[in-house]
Amino acid sequence: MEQNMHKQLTIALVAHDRRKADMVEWATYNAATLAQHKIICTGTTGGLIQKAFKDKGIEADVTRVNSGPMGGDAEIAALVAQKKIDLAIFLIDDLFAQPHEADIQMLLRQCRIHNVPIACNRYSADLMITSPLWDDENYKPVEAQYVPFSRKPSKKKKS
Ligand SMILES: O=C(CO)COP(=O)(O)O
Repeated sequence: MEQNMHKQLTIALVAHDRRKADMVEWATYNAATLAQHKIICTGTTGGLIQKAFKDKGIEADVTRVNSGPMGGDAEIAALVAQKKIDLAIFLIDDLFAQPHEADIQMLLRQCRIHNVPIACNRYSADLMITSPLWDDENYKPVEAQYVPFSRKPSKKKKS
């Protein structure tokens, strides 16, 4: 499917092993759109996407960081914190524990903190990548405000 967008996005694509087939299928389905943007992937996910694109003769700007368990999620989380990622697609294996759970939570948390859209399933990914808001000049995403929580002083019990 092709979605013509004026704004060039930096999109992170990350998938756990048992979700990689899903990710490659999703990326191939959206290849014409993804080719208009910059793609940053964790190592193995990126390798599979590069291969799938090459096999189909699709040229796309795909950069790979470390593999997830070796720090790839942490690297992408750092890019999110630096405001260098516009959209993240993260297909998580919810049925299988990962050795780098802390890094996975870090990536999810940084996306939440910095108001970066993150899709953890394909339907969300399709909705996000086709959103007209990307090109809407009048739409500005609002950063989360962490308003200090003020607690009323507790009344002391009379003895
Ligand atoms: O483990 C990952 C995400 O948590 C993905 O890493 P790979 O793409 O290197 O398999």
